[in-house]
Amino acid sequence: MTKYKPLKEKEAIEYVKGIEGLFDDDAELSCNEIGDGNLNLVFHITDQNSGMGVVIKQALDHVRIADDWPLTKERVKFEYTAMKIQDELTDGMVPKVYKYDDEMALIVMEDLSSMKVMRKGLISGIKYPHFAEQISTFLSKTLFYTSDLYMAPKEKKERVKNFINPELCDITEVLVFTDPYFDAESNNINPELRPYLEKEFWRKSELRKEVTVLKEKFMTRAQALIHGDLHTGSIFIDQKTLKVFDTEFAFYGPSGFDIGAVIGNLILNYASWSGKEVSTEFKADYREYLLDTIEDIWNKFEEKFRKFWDQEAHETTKAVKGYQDYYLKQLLQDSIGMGGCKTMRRCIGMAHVEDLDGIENLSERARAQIFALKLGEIMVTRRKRLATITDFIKIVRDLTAWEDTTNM
Ligand SMILES: Nc1ncnc2c1ncn2[C@@H]1O[C@H](COP(=O)(O)OP(=O)(O)O)[C@@H](O)[C@H]1O
Ligand SMILES: CSC[C@H]1O[C@H](OP(=O)(O)O)[C@H](O)[C@@H]1O
Repeated sequence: MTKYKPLKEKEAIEYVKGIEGLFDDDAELSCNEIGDGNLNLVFHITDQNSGMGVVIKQALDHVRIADDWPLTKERVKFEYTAMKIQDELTDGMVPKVYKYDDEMALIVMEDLSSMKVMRKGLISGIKYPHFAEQISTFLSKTLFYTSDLYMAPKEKKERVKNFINPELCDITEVLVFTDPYFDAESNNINPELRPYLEKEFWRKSELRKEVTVLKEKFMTRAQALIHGDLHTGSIFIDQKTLKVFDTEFAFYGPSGFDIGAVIGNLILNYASWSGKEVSTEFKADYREYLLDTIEDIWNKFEEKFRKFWDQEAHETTKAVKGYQDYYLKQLLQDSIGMGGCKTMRRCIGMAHVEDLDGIENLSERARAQIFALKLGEIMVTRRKRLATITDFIKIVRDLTAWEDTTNM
């Protein structure tokens, strides 16, 4: 019989006390359940004497925000296994793991609460000058070294098999690529946005077709071991360091889904300033920072990825003239397209983001949501015309100039 049960705060304390060498014998432990995500329990346990802390992340047997949606606890295994691989490849850009307990469906890990969840930092208008450098390192290393460009074919296929993660992929297939594009029951719709959806957005058949093309790529392209949910709420950051967490959606999928998740979430923050009471100068300056960051992320990613390729790809791959340029152009287009889907789902689908939902006035929120939807739409429909990241930045600027002159 399995010993699994969801922990209560007191039990979480007892659990960590049982891990040898983690806390001093005289530790005075206190615990708070701090989970603010959609799926799991998260306990923050600290020693009042030393200040040392740890975090326990435990899976429930259902979706935390929808208790009639059952979900496999096996997701913790995917999270732990992917974290180990990412840790080795990136030299520690993920939380340290102190213990993985398969039966209890939990991970005890490094306490990162001295850092900030990046989404919250962006909402407060904080700039992170090293972010592009850091996240491009994470992306280039994880997406190159887990792909067929580097791995031996049999070893890679074994990995693909071990990372078949159907239930978590199903969430993405439904909530990112399907439901937002019609009046689905699972959607979560601002009433002030509904007229735009009914009169315009849900009638865009070309958009829905192109989203379905990207969905098929998500479902079938085992290009690299991707994080699978790399939004700005899955990143802890301060002015020096970055850590990526919440890896339970990991599987072998299209690399552009991770790059797109980062870009799409910066675009969501970009759109959110439409609905906020800040000065025109602040808004323009912060938006420039976000666009510069997106441009830097791609350019630094590309430079690093090409370097790994030139140094460490299979000789037979290296010998094929023009293939590297082809691969990177496809990847740029996939990234922008997938990023567009990630942008749109957060305006209509079940799970929103605080960048937009923090705008209390519903008509102001709808204004920012419509801007985000228009940005998401062009990311999907114009992606195949993009040759460089600068082409993308230009279309964002053009749409922004248009938004500034209209009452969307
Ligand atoms: N290692 C950690 N250190 C400190 N806080 C954490 C850590 N991991 C998670 N958290 C907190 O718990 C929240 C939910 O964690 P997350 O892994 O995103 O869970 P879920 O999968 O339910 O979304 C995060 O937003 C963060 O505030
Ligand atoms: C019903 S799960 C919805 C949503 O939640 C996940 O995000 P997070 O774990 O960071 O809260 C993921 O994006 C899912 O699509």
